[in-house]
Order: sequence, then C-alpha cells, then structure tokens
Amino acid sequence: MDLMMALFVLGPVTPLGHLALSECFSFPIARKRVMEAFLSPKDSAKFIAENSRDVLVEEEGVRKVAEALFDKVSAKEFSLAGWKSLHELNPQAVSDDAVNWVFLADTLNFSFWSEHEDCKCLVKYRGKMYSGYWSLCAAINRALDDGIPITSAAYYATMTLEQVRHVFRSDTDVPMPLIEERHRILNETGTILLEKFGGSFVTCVKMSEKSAQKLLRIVVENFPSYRDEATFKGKKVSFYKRAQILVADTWSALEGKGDGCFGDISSLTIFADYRIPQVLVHLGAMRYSDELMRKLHEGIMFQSGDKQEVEIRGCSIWCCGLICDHLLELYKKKGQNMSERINAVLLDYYLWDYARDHREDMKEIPIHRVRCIYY
Ligand SMILES: Nc1nc2c(c(CN[C@H]3C=C[C@H](O)[C@@H]3O)cn2[C@@H]2O[C@H](COP(=O)(O)O)[C@@H](O)[C@H]2O)c(=O)[nH]1
Repeated sequence: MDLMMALFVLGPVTPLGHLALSECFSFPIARKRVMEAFLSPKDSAKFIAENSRDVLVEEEGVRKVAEALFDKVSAKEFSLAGWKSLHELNPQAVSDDAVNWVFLADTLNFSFWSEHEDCKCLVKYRGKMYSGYWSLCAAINRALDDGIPITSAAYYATMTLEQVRHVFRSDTDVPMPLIEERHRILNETGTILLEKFGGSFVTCVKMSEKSAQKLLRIVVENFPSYRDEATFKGKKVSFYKRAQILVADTWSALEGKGDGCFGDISSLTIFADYRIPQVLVHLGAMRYSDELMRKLHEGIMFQSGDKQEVEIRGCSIWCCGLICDHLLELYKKKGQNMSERINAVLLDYYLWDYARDHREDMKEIPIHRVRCIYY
C-alpha cells in the first residue's frame, strides 16, 4: 500500500484506532508537536493548587498583599517603562537588535543560584559587579562591547564550548552554572532560528500578529529548550517560564507598541522561577508544609518535575493570579478599571525586583534548589 493510497484509505482514523499515521508505517512522519497535549500554565496552576499537599495558597495573605500593593500600582516599579528605566543592562532602544538581545538573554535565563551565597559567579561590567540573572546580561553586554556578535544567531549557532566559556566567564573563581547546557542550547536555538526564521526573532514576533499566546506557541513548538512541562497526578502540566518571560520581555523591549502591541498580554501568567515562591512565602501569601520547609533549609536538591517542585511552581502561579484578581477588584470598588495597568507580567516584574532588593529580609525562606534549563 503506497502512501497516497494509505492516506486515502486510512484518513484521520487508522485501522488501529487513533494512532497517527507514523505509528502505522515504519518511516517517520515528523508529527507536528502540539501544545494541546498539555494544560495551559493557568489551568495547570489551578489543578496543582487544588491538589497540592506541601504548598498552600493563603487567601488571607493574598488579600493582604493585594492591599499592600494597591498604592504601588502607579509607581514606576509596577510599570512597563520600568523594564528600561530601572534596569541599565536591558536594551534601551526599540529595535530589532533589542528583540534579538531579549531572545538570547531569555534562551539562557536559567539557574543562576550558587551553593554558597558568599561564593558565586559575578561579572564585572563598566566598573560594576553583577550577580545572578544580571551576571548573564552583563556578560552579553561585555561581549557586544568587545565586538563579539553574541546576539547574532549566525554566531551562536556555531559557537564552540571554549567560546561560550569565554563570553560568559565569571570575574570570580565560580563559573556560571550549567555552561555546557548553555553551549548546547545556544547551538540548537541558533540553528533553528537560522533555518526556520531567517536568523531573527523579529520574524517570530511578526508571525505572532500581536498575540502573546501565538508567540508563546511559536516559541514552544519550535525551540525544544523552552518546553517547560511536567506530569502531576497523571495530568500533563506546563509552566513555560522562559517562553512566557520571553514574550513579556519582548513586549517590554518594544514598549508595548508596533509588533509588540500584544492585545492578550494579560493572558500570560507570572514566570515560575525560584525567586517568586520565596517572596510569596515571605509576604505570607503562600505557605510550605513543615516537611517541605525542612528540606529547603537542608538545601536538598530537587529534580525538575518532582511533586513538591511542581507544587511550589504551580501554587506560585495560582497565588499571583489571585493577587492580580484582588487588586483589580479593589480598584473596581473605587470605580476604576485598571486592566491596562495590572497584569501578571507587571506583578511578576515588581515582585521579582522586590525579591532582589530584599534578599536579607528573606533569608529565613530558602529558595528551592533545582539545576535545570527551564528557570
Ligand atoms: N519570575 C521572574 N523570574 C526571573 C525574572 C528575571 C529577570 N527579569 C528582569 C529583567 C527585566 C525585568 O525588569 C525583570 O526584572 C530572571 N528571572 C529568574 O530568576 C532567577 C534568577 O534570580 P537571581 O539568582 O536572584 O538573579 C532565575 O530563575 C531566572 O530565570 C523575572 O523578571 N521574573
């Protein structure tokens, strides 16, 4: 039976039930990978929060945080403009280069925590030392100042491990974590961007036709390292932390204008990293069980996809969604519709920056330790 006859005879349903054609033939048909198989991050968060055992969203705490943020909403820390005005390392221009800078940064935006707080990767840039995520941005800008085209896919698609080590070198004895994974992901991502999108993330942005969800789908379906997914109580759940923050940072770099004018930006969730859970527990909006807190204090390593790790990430997303809803409700009671000023992206940016600025106050709440490429 040749392929054409097979397609005619078999149609969408094969004699073996709903197996895809590729299961019926020995030769591989590249089945388009679809996100539909996974719950969206928002639906994932709801399911996880409803079934979580070691992480609890505190309704009273959510209410108090929303009330405390009420007056902050109009501050620059809670604004789209803050992405540039508060962060000197972020690109300041609205340009294709800025979009490709964001794509590179968020492709590598994972796992910066160090075993010991006083012994970590630091990058010096223009006389200032940067740590954590900002050490990545400092290294990118340092390379660009040195004439290395690090944001060009044509360059990073074929970078050697030694070149990656050089570009992302630390100014302390502690290297940036997961440097081999970063090398693999740079080569993989750069090759795909060249082969499918003409070497520029701007092509993906234009293809999204000003839809955040369409851009999210393009990223997850084409770039494997962004597939931040897990299984929880038998259901396929997703967080898409780097894919969502990529869409958000693209929105910010384009200042919400032109190709970056995403009408559905409010459909994104917060980005489930290891800082947001810490600050939510610190503020009393979320609580860990005694058993989980003990493990965190012991510095136990979790694996990406572990039950408690999934509960931490899913409850964080759900908790922040409730904070947003409560904030909007507080303004609605005053006759103000703030849906343009309050969304999970801006709440996330605010809380993440707050966490960076209140590291000392939060030291009684350890981060959960995972070494992975997703956050
Ligand atoms: N939820 C959330 N997670 C975020 C970010 C960012 C950077 N975005 C900034 C850039 C422009 C905007 O103005 C944002 O302020 C990095 N991360 C994650 O944090 C962790 C690094 O933490 P530390 O080791 O302390 O640097 C790591 O998992 C990284 O993936 C965010 O915004 N939200």
